[in-house]
This record gives sequence, C-alpha cells and structure tokens, in this order.
Amino acid sequence: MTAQKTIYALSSGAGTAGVAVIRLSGPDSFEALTTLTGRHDFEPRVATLCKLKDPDDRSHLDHALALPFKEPYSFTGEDVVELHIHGGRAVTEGVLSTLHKNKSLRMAEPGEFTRRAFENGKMDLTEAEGLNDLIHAQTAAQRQLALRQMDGALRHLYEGWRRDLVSLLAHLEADIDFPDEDLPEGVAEAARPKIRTLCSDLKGHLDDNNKGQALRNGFTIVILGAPNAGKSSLMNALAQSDVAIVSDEAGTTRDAIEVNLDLGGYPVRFIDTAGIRENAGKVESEGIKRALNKAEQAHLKLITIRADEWPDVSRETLELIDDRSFVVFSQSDKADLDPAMFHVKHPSLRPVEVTTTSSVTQQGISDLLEKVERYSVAQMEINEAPILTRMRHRTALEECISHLERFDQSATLDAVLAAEDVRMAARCLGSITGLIDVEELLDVIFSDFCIGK
Ligand SMILES: Nc1nc2c(ncn2[C@@H]2O[C@H](COP(=O)(O)OP(=O)(O)OP(=O)(O)O)[C@@H](O)[C@H]2O)c(=O)[nH]1
Repeated sequence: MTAQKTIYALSSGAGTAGVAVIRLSGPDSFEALTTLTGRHDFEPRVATLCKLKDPDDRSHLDHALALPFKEPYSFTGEDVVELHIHGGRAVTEGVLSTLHKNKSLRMAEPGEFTRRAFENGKMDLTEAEGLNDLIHAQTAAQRQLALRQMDGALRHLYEGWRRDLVSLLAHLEADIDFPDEDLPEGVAEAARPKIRTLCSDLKGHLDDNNKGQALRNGFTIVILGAPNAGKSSLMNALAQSDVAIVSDEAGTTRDAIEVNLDLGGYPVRFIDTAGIRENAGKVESEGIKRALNKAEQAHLKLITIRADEWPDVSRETLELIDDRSFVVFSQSDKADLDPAMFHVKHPSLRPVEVTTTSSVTQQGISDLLEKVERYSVAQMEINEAPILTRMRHRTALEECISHLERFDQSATLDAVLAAEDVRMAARCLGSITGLIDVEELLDVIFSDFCIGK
C-alpha cells in the first residue's frame, strides 16, 4: 500500500453545536497532532484532553479531546486522529485554518475518507454505499435498509454467487487446458444445472418490484386531475402545510411541486402537478407534459375528480386511471357522493381505492392518508432477504444473467466461449462489490458523499 497524503476535514455537520469532530487520516496524522498540541504522549484508542494551539504564534485554539487510531485499526485503515472540539464557528475555523497551514496535510475531497477505507479493504462498495445511505437516511425504514447494506448483506450475497462462478470457471479452464488429464467428463455439461439455478436466484433477487430503490429514494405519489380539481389543496391537506399555491384560477400549478413525508417510518414523496386538459397554452402544455411524465414514473397516482362535477370527467383524466391509482372525489363539501358510483359508471376501470375528501372540512383526509400509507408501506416492506438499492446493482445483475444465459447456449458448442461467459458473469458480480477493477466507477460513487465522510 503506497502512503497517501494526509487529509483532514470537518466530519460532523456544519453549524453551531456542542461538539464538532475534525478527522485526519494518513501517515502524518500523529505528527500533525503533535504540532497542534506540543505533546507526544498520545495512546491509540485512548481519548486525551489537550490544548490545541496555533504553532506559529502559540495562540490558544481550543480545549479538545484527541482520539488517535493506529493503522490498520481505523476507519480508513490508515493512521487516523479525531479531534473532538467545541462546535462553534470560531473554534472550527481556527483549527481548520491552522491545519491548512501545515504543508504535509490537505483538505479531504467529498467521500475521500470512505474511499480510502474501501481502497484499504475495510469495506466493499456496497458497504460504502450503505454508509452513505445511512448518513442521508430520513426515515426509520431507510435507516434499517442502510444498516443492513452497511453490515454486508449485499456483499455476502454477491460474493457467494461470485465464488460459485469462480469455482465453476476453474473446472472449465482445467478442462480446456488439460483435455487429456484425468478430469471428470463433460465439465461444461455438469456446470449447466448450477448455472441455471444461479440464474433463477439472480432473477428472483431482481424481481423485487424495485422496492429497495423506492425505499432509498422515496415512494412517489403523483396528484393528477383536471385544472381546479383541488389537487394543490389536497396536497396541502395531506402534508398539513401550505406547500402548493391554491387559487380558483384554473391552471395555477405549472411545474411539479414536491413534499416529502414520513409515513410510518417509510419515505413518501407527494408531487402536485399541472391540471391536465386539452387546448392549453404553451407554458401550461409544458406543465401538462411534465405531469404526464411524472405520472408514468410514479409508484402511485391520486386521480382527483371534483365531486360536484360528477359524472363529468374528461377523457384525459379517465385515461390516467389504472391499477396503480386511487380515485379521489375532491371537494366533497360541495356535493355528497357515494364512492361506489365510480364503479357503477366505469366498471372496466380498476383503481386500487375510491375515496371522497374535502380539503376545506378535512373530510376523508386522514382516511386517505391511512390508505396511502398502507399501500406504500406494503410496496416497500422488506423481509430478511438482502435487497438491492441501486440502478448500478440492477444493471450489473442483468448483464450477469445475460452472460449466464449465453453460457447455456454455448456450453455444448465451444468450451472456450462457455468459460468466457462464466468469467464475464463473475466480473459483473465483482463490479458491484468492487472486487474487480472499477476505477472508472469510483469517482462517480464517492462524489455522492459529502466532505468529511
Ligand atoms: N369548497 C371547497 N373548495 C375547494 C376544495 N379544494 C379546493 N377548493 C377550491 O378550488 C379551487 C382550486 O383549488 P386548487 O387546489 O388550486 O386546484 P388545482 O387542481 O391545484 O388547480 P390547478 O393548479 O389550476 O390545476 C380553489 O379556489 C380552492 O379553494 C375543497 O375541498 N372544498
């Protein structure tokens, strides 16, 4: 391992706090601590109360706790020093600018501490991604998902599969290199059932309704309907705050407006959209295009229909109703309408729920919220099985499957080609955990982190 330059950064959040943590990592960390304190008597993994001083003018910077870690027993695998200082602006800026003057140090880039931990074998890529998710988790379910990934749930699964493939590959290659040796007959043929089982395990793992991604990014619920249907009012009522502009002027909402809620520990994002109608002006048409686009990507659609206009519903609105939608009869204070009327009039349409609400009297709002929560939690609920959380994982697994399926076709024809397919499939799995060369991926993955992580 070639020693890298020592890096430092504020690792706790910005803003005033009782305590802030500045972290250093690299071969000059301990030396930098001595420069700041004038002391050499620090012990690894023991917190020591000390005075931090600017070495140039000996001015006092803070009373701090210094906590050193000797490599390789640290987060990054390098020598690490944590300085637990007082979390005010003048203190953090004073310590950071003093470190800045030390020529053997440089400020860390976003995600650089975790990147070094990965490069020093402290974690694989899925665990690093789990750590980033944990830092950004907004709800209890997101926290649990992130912790499982950080604890190696995906690594164990993918590494197990990859090891199986590497072992099959070893047999196939032995068969190719030493055809006359005393090896079992039909190595490729013998591998076929194992490859098929693996293929079906991979497909089962992928067939998860994208719940890991929904849980990580938020379950999106788009509110749709004609202009003035009461969409913005409904969103405000659900969010219990005035996030969207409400007006009796049709076409008020032009661009999508979002609000994130925590429903029973699960992340849900409501999106208010422009009213959908024919013959809209240029700007409104752009809003409608965006609304339809959001509708396509949504996990759930709330289709608002004014109770007082029933049974007048535009064709554009009816076309949005499918088995991923709730029909919401809005403005129920203006007309008393039985939800069952919807099925009587449109028996061929199969929305999940039909409810009535009033954003003025609040009738039906908590009932709708409960139904939305039940539906979205059911879509995101995770069991004990490891769950993939990123498009990157999905793409690599799909590619892996396509190599395994090709193996099935080439195994009897050409042993060399068959072995190549197994090798490529193993590479795909290795690219998820970072076991194979993924240099080009690293900048993308770690730039997603913040400084100090
Ligand atoms: N009485 C009553 N009026 C409502 C209710 N919901 C909305 N309104 C009124 O209906 C009008 C339109 O409401 P919005 O929430 O802006 O409707 P929208 O569907 O977002 O409208 P666009 O942005 O134009 O598509 C406003 O004057 C609201 O005050 C309701 O439940 N009861």
